[in-house]
Amino acid sequence: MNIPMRTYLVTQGDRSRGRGTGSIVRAAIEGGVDIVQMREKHTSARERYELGKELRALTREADIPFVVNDRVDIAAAVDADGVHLGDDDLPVSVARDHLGEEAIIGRSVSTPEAASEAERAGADYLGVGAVFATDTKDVNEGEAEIGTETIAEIAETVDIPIVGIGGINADNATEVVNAGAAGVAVVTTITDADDPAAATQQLRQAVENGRTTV
Ligand SMILES: Cc1ncc(COP(=O)(O)OP(=O)(O)O)c(N)n1
Ligand SMILES: Cc1ncsc1CCOP(=O)(O)O
Ligand SMILES: [Mg+2]
Repeated sequence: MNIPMRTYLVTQGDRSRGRGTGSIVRAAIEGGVDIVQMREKHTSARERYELGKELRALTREADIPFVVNDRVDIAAAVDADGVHLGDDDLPVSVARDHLGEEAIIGRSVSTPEAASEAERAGADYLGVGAVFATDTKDVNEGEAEIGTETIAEIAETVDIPIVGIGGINADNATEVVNAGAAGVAVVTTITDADDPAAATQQLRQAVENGRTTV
């Protein structure tokens, strides 16, 4: 499966300076984002469903993949292309049974061992982090600031593409890609930017300056 993911937007309405997530996604699309994930941890299932339908329509029009964080049921309900799963979410195999062979299933990992396990379980890509310091998510000790050395180790360990996540911006994205990531996933570099379209473009440029594999 060839998933475009040099620049990967993970949405978060409460880090978007009061701008709607729909407007952030529109701007990111204008700036050339490759793939969008609806995260929105602190909203109800109904709110995620309604927003998911809006983001599905925007991403379909732009012809880019749309993935839902955590929730296989909401991914199916809004006809998303797939789901992103972590340690607290349903196993990859269960998501695969529900969403089918064509679905994009991503898995979060922070060690080479977990990366191998996720690949064996059938994940299509890995989100690896937190690469650098971030206050967007509370990460467990051992999963914080894992650095680009761990990106390199995991990229050597698995054959599926990986994206770095956590504290990534246009100043450090090239380093992440040069370590072996296919791309970078960001929340605040886009959602909290003065100009989210320009921020996406800058991020994209930084990734292209590195060794792209997708
Ligand atoms: C691309 C990508 N990578 C990692 C994550 C983190 O997922 P998870 O560990 O399940 O944590 P939450 O995002 O659910 O808080 C992600 N969402 N996207
Ligand atoms: C969802 C997630 N998973 C690991 S770090 C992180 C937050 C990334 O947010 P930011 O790009 O603002 O650092
Ligand atoms: Mg999760």
